[in-house]
Amino acid sequence: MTQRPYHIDVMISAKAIAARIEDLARTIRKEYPDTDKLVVIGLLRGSFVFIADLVRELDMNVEVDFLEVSSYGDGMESSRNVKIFKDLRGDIEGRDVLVVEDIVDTGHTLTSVMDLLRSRHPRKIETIALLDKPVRREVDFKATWTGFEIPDAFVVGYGIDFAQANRNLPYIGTVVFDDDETA
Ligand SMILES: O=P(O)(O)OC[C@H]1O[C@H](OP(=O)(O)OP(=O)(O)O)[C@H](O)[C@@H]1O
Ligand SMILES: Nc1nc2[nH]cnc2c(=O)[nH]1
Repeated sequence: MTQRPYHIDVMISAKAIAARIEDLARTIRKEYPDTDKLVVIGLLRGSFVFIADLVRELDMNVEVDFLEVSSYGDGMESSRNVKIFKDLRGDIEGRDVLVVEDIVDTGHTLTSVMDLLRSRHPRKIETIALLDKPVRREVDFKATWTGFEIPDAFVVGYGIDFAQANRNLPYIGTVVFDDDETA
C-alpha cells in the first residue's frame, strides 16, 4: 500500500519533554519511599525512549523489564485486541512496580496490561504515561501520572510510530496529511 504524503508539526519539544520528566521522576521517587528495588516495566515498542530517559532521572534502585504488546499494528485505529508479543523476564509477585507507557488513547492497551499484571500479585503497581488523550477514551482508565494531556490528534516521535516510522524523532509531533490541507 502506498503511503499518503504527510508532514509532521511539532506539538511538544524535546526540551519540554525533558523538563517534565525531571518533575515526574521527583514525584515517583517520593511515592516509593520504602522500595529496595523498583521494577520499571516498559511497554514495547512505543515506550522505549521514554523509559530510557525516565530511569536515568530516577534517583533510586531500579530493575528494568519489558512487555511487548500491540493493538494498532501499522494503522491509525486501535484493533481493540491487545496482543502480547513478549512477556516479562522477571517475576513481579510481591514487588513494587511502575508500568511505563508512551500514550493512553482508547485505554484498551493499559487496561488489558494492568489486568494481566495485577493477576501476578505485585505488592504495589502504578502507571505512568507520557501522553494522555482523554477525549478518545473508550474504557475508563487513568494513569497514576501523566506527562501531558493532549487533544485528539495522531502523534508520532519520541518512541511513537506511524507505520513503524518516526520513532526516532526527539520531539512529539502530529501527522498532517498534505491532501487534507489542500482539500
Ligand atoms: O490506549 P490505546 O488506544 O490502547 O493506545 C495506546 C497504545 O497504542 C500504541 O501502541 P501500538 O499498538 O501502536 O504498539 P507499539 O507500542 O509497538 O507502537 C501505544 O504505544 C500504546 O501502547
Ligand atoms: N502513533 C500513534 N499511535 C497511537 N496509539 C494510540 N494513539 C496513538 C497516536 O496518537 N499515535
